[in-house]
Amino acid sequence: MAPVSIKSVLISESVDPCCKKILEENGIQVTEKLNLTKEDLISEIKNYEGLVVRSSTKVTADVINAGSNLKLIGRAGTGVDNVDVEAATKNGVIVMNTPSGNTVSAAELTCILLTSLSRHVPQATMSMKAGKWDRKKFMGAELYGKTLGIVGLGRIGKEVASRMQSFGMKTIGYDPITPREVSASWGVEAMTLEELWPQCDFITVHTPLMPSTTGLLNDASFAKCKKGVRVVNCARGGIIDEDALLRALESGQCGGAGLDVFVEEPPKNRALVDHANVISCPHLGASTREAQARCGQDIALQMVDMVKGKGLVGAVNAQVLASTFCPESQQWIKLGEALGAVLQSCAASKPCSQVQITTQGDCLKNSTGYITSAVMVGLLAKTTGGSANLVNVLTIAKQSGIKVTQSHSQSEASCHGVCEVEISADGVCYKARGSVLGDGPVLLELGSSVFRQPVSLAGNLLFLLVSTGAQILPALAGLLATAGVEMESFSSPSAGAGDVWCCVGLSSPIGDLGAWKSVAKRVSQITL
Ligand SMILES: NC(=O)C1=CN([C@@H]2O[C@H](COP(=O)(O)OP(=O)(O)OC[C@H]3O[C@@H](n4cnc5c(N)ncnc54)[C@H](O)[C@@H]3O)[C@@H](O)[C@H]2O)C=CC1
Ligand SMILES: O=C(O)C(=O)COP(=O)(O)O
Repeated sequence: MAPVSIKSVLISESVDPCCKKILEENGIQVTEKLNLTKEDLISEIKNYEGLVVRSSTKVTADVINAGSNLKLIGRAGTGVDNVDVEAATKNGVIVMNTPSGNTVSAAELTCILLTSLSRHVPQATMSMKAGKWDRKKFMGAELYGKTLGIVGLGRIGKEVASRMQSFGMKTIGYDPITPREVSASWGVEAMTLEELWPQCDFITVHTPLMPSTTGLLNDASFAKCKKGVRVVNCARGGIIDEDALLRALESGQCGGAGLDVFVEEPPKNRALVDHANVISCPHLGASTREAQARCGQDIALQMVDMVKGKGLVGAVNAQVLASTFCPESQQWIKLGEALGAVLQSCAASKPCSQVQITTQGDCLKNSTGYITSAVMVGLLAKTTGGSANLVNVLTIAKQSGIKVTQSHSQSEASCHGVCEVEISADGVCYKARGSVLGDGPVLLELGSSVFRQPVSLAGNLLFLLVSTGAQILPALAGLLATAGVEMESFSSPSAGAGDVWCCVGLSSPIGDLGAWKSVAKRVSQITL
């Protein structure tokens, strides 16, 4: 099963040609249009189901909202700060990156900036080209024995550490997530930022750009550093506050900076680039043949694997969707969607305010999350006109003020597992309980009606709420004959008191349910 199909892709930046080749070899139509303006992209994007970008294309909410057919944004690289991931999620669009393809290249450029800063190589080169022979001006300092502070101990931070250790540098670092034992195993002593700032001769940042990392190195942190500290930013413009850096360079608090990235690219404000102690590159961290080949190939293969239903790798906003690629979970997702649809129809599409999903059984102990999303897709399918999917459904539920709670109970020892859903719509509670048996999902209970035999949740199903003991089959047969629809199955609950739900499997949906009100207190139908 391929949960997401992509037939047409727009590549809006210079991505390695292997990307286009792989996509085309797998039946995906590819169009390359580089240097589109924002307006051009907004008018073009509706023609494509996939978009492949690097860091220059700003995939804003405007672009995503205009992408009425857009299903996936592929980032041939690491940082996704040029993509409005929140807007993509809201629109059910998958955002995918290739986070390891350019790690080594970015780490190498960082080390090149660090070493160049220590010996003024770019400035000396410029001076030689100007015909000079100035040996005194470019007096450097050894890296050996100096301390390098690495802020962000992820993939690139780790590679920078091991390379700079070979110069004899002491490596210290800070990362709120990487455990200190892990970074210690690569020779990096983890500590707080307060402890780190005053110890460093050099600082390099390797975090994503997020609100919590914007201006991580600012006036206050520069003030805590050793005078003359040198800094490198090969991550994202703004992690080192640009105005604070300029002030620190001018005062001598910062002895030099190596910058590959800028808040605005290309930077209109040239003050940093023009500063004598700044060496800079036009965002070249990933610009190697090797990194581009890896990223181009990775994004294409990840997309092809997704389309072929083999797996979902690299998605930054669609963890739930990844579960749909595992054959065992697919039937549970179908069950969740079906239970949601059954309840939505029994509640006569009244808006629900609360949804409680409970899974039971050992085999479902790690599945409650994706089953919850699947139930919500089934519940909200009609009201959202089918736009709710596993990527956006919880966001939609939250925005609609629906309180969704989920829990798992081990009480059902059977490994078959059971999912129970209770919704509150217009002050009334509706409950359904289902499982996966044999080939597919089944309904075990609806309201307080426990079906004698599990009801297969497939095809056209008619639900009737009738009084216990009511003989409805003759009337049912008459109404079906009038509607020209055949009865394929009939399920009624084992003995109960009060009203009970019956379920009728139909050869096709019934056009008008008006006449059925004479047979049942409530009637609803779904097609699964
Ligand atoms: N200049 C270039 O061409 C390139 C730049 N990059 C940039 O480098 C960044 C890092 O890449 P990777 O190492 O692959 O990512 P990663 O996800 O492996 O590592 C990032 C680390 O930053 C840490 N972090 C998050 N918030 C932090 C905070 N407040 N303080 C300290 N650490 C924090 C995370 O816990 C994580 O360990 C990317 O997000 C991207 O923006 C990546 C590739 C090329
Ligand atoms: O992968 C990243 O995060 C980068 O910054 C590389 O950007 P680029 O693909 O070279 O535009």
